[in-house]
Parts: sequence; structure tokens; C-alpha cells
Amino acid sequence: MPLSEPKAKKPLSSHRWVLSYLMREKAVFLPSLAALFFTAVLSLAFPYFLKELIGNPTDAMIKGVDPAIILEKSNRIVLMLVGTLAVQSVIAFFRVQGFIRSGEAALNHLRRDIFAHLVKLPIGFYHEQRSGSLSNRVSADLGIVRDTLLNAVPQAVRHSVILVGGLVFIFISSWKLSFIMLASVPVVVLAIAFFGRKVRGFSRDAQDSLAEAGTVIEESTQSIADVKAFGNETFEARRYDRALDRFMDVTLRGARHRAAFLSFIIFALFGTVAFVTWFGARMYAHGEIGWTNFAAFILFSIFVGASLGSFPEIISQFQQTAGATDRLREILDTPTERATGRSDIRLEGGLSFEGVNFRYPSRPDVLVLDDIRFDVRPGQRVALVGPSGAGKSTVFSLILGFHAPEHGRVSFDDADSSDISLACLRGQLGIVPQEVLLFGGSILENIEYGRPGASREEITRAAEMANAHSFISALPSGYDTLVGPRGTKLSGGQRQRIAIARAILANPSILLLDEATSALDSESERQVNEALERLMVGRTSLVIAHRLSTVRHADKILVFSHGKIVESGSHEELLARDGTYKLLVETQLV
Ligand SMILES: Nc1ncnc2c1ncn2[C@@H]1O[C@H](COP(=O)(O)OP(=O)(O)OP(=O)(O)O)[C@@H](O)[C@H]1O
Repeated sequence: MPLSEPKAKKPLSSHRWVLSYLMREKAVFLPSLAALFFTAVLSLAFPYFLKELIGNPTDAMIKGVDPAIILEKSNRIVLMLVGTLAVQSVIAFFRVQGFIRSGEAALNHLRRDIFAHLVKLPIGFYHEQRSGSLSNRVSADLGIVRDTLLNAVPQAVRHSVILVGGLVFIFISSWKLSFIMLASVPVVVLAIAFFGRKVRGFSRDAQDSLAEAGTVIEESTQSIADVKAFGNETFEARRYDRALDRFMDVTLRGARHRAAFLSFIIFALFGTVAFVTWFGARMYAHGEIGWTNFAAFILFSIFVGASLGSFPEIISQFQQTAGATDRLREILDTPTERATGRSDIRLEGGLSFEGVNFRYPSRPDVLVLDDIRFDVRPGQRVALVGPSGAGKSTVFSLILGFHAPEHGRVSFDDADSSDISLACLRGQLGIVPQEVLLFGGSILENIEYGRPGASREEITRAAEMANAHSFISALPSGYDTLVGPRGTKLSGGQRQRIAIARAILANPSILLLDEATSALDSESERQVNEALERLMVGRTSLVIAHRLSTVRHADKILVFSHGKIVESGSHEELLARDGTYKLLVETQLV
């Protein structure tokens, strides 16, 4: 399902949604928030004491007060100021840690939710994505949410408190000057609304193009052997360059708006301060305001101005977050695979396709499977043959419940596939794929993947049956050998035997085997075939076969062509029929 598809109603606004994650850590978050509130209020003490330090002596001297009294009062004020700063610093020490802890923990909840959801999404969702772009986009979006949680949220709270508190003080100092100053606020708010929307659009585009650049890295490093074999290093570097250029282009366009906005804000803010100060000086000259109040007004105005000045950044960060969370929520809103069906069904090994039609959602014009019908009895060995693109792997996908048929029925024994829960179904199906990709861990972990929690003895026994034990034991670290990224440190035949050991451990009722097309050396092939034979004993096996030897021993052969089964029967029956199968055998396509 494309990410851009319109989704159902959004129950929470972006920010309340992010807040809901923070609230999962409320035991740390709320005290930190309270501490932040308190320290922000305390920071208003700074201009307050400064005003006392500057204004009082001036007023006192004008009134002819004794300098010793002025000095003694100043000392007292400085002590209180330093005391307040000390309290503020101690609280800040705990508050900063609290915010980081609750922010990162909230982010981990979000990361976990996204990943848990991603792995439950249907295969079709992944077919719509370009490899790498999804993970890049998710991590870029999470990065923005992280900046917000760790920086923008505390900043917003802090500056809001200072803004409101500062405004109260400036109104107390001089309501007349305050009104003049506040006249500039609507202009700033309108500018924030106007530029903010633009910045949000650009930031989303910039995120997309950065993710695209990340995708190029991921794609080319994943297929680095091909990149090198084709001598395409420069080509890939250029592809990356182009993606970066696009990112730069969008970023610069966004930057122009942001820069224009900031210049405007700076001019508006400081212009207002200058004008108000000039007006205040006139009021002072006319005796309409005292020196202490004038000093208080200026100092609090600077504080208020600085806080107001940081709002555009904070708001633009919140707007970016809204863009990023929209996309994360699109992923979370994408429906997962079905969770329905019975989970107590024990597969006996019978399987049937009855008039199954299927098309991939991404290519609705192509009927990939056309009226497929076949029956497999428990314990039977069935070979699927046919030219590339005939639909054999798609049959496996339908058996595994990756997709549902458009028409017709897939059933196991007598139960409709859609009535069996996917976990129950897949738990009893085993697959040995054509290209075995291992995980980056140890050999032991890779075999254990077949049945998490299996004991070391069980794993060794499975490896023995898979003809893998002797080569594993010969490695310096044995079962603890790390297989390298995607298992690249092992040969193709060794990887296959690990996959077979995995399947033996899983002990499935039905085995789906996609035979490797690439030839192994004869010894390796003998070992793999022997292991496969052992694996297939006593279970239903469906094999996408590429070797005559495999096909010969099958109880039934299904010949696929253009999404249809054009012939079926045993090797001898099909050869006698003088049709597609015979042609395939003669042209060595099997
Ligand atoms: N995810 C997909 N989205 C759209 N079309 C697909 C997808 N996967 C496969 N197809 C198409 O479905 C058809 C059948 O593909 P399938 O992989 O089942 O063939 P196959 O017989 O297994 O071929 P091979 O032996 O080469 O693996 C092909 O035309 C293929 O292009």
C-alpha cells in the first residue's frame, strides 16, 4: 500500500501524539517539566535583580540617599542573585538529565512501535517501497522527532514561561510602553504563520531527497560486488552526487524562506526595542516614568524579545516534526497482515489449489496465476517446473499466505488457508530458498533461527543431518563462527546446508524448496542433495526444480507456463505425452 494513500481519521494531532509517547515516561517527564517550569520562573529573577542593581542606586542618588546604604543594599541584592543562580543550576543539572532520559525513552517506545508494526506489514507493502528508502526515511523522520523531544519541547516550555512572566513584569513597569511594544506582536505572528507553512513543505521535501541519497548508499553497498564487477564505482558516485544535489537544491530553497523570515524577525524585534526605548526615554524626560521602572522595562523587554525571537525556530522545528510524524503515522496506520484464524490446526501435509487466480496489486493488468488447480497428498513430493516468470514462486507466496488468491481457494488438508492463523500456518511450513541469505550473527544463531530456543544439542543434530556439522567443526570458532554480513563468509553450498539445518530444526509438515539454479561443485552438490533427501523424508515437499535428478524422483510434476499448469503427471507420463515437459527436458530447462 503506498504511503501517500489517504488514511482514516487521525484521532490525535501530531503534537498530542508525540506527547502521548512522552507521557509513557511521565514519572520522569512530569517532574522534569515541573523543574523546567520552576527554573524558567527563577530565570526571571535575573532581570529583576539587575533592575534593582541598576535602578535603585540611580533613583537613590537622584533622591540624595547615603551611598553606604546604597552599597549595602547592592551587596544584598547580588547575594540573592548568586543564590538564585546556584539553585537554578542545581535543578538544571537534574532537569536536563530527566529530559534526555524521558525523551530518549519515549523515542525508544516509538522506534519499537514502528519496527513492530513494520515487520507485521504485508509483503505487498514492501514491494511498493524502494529497497532502503523506507529505513532511511524512518530514521530521518525519527531524527526530527528526536530533536523536538530533546531540544524543542524544553525550549518551548522555557521560553513560554519567560515570555508570559516577562510580559507581566513589563506591564507592571509601564503599561503604556508595553502596549506600544505589543503592537508589533501580531505582525510577527502573521509572519510565523506565513513562512512557517512554507518551511514545513520544504523540510518535508528535503527529508525525502536526503532519504533518497541514503538509499543510493544502501543500494550500492549492498550490491558492492556487482558495482565493482561492472566497474560502476564512478557511476554510483555520480548517482549519489545527483541525489545530494537535489537535497541541496530543496534545502537552499527552504533556507531562503527561513533566512528571509529570520531577517524580518530580527529587524521587527530590535526595531521595536529601539523604538520603545526611545519612547521610554521621552517618558522619562517628561517625568512619566521612574528610572527603576524604565530599567525594569528595558531589561524585561530584552528577555521577552529574546524569548519571542527563539519562537520562530521552535515553531519551525514543531512544523518539521508535524511533517515527520505524519509519515511515521502513515506507516503505523497501514493495516498489518491479518491476525485472524485458528491457531490450533495441525497440518497433516495435504495441500490443494482450487481454481486459483492471482495478480500482484502493483501490476493489476497481469494475471500471474490463471485457474491453478492441483492436489498434494501428505508425504508426496511435487516438482514445479517451467520457464522463468511462469508463476512458480508466486505459488509458494500464496502457500505461505504472503498474498491471498483473487479467486479460488488454497487449502491445507480440509481447512481453507484463510481460516488458519498466519503464525500457525507459517510455523508448520519450512522453506529452503534459492539464494540463502544468513543474518550477520554466528552459525549457531543462524541455525537456531529455525526454532528459537532450541538447545545446542538439537542444533548440532540438525547440522549433522544437514551435512553441515563437519565443515562447521573444522572452522576455528566452530558453531560460534560469525558468518559475516548476509553470510558472505560462507560458500553457496555451505549456506544452503545451514538453511537445510534450519529447516530440519523447524521440523515443518510441508517443505517448500526452491532449488538453486547455480551449479555447485559435484562434492558440494552431493552433500546438499543428501541433506535435502533427509529433510524431505516423511513430509510433503514442493520443489521448484531446476535439475532433472530432482524431477525424476518426484511423485508428481506440475508444468507451469504463463501462469497456467499446462501439464501434470510423473516423469515417464509426461515424457510419453510429447508436450511442453518433454521440450523442457530436451532443451535442458529443467
Ligand atoms: N512483487 C511482484 N510484483 C509484481 N509482479 C511480480 C512480483 N513478483 C513476481 N511478479 C511477476 O509475476 C510473474 C511470475 O513470477 P514468479 O516469480 O512467480 O515466476 P517464477 O516462475 O517463479 O520465475 P523464476 O523461476 O524466474 O523465479 C512474473 O511475470 C513476474 O514478473
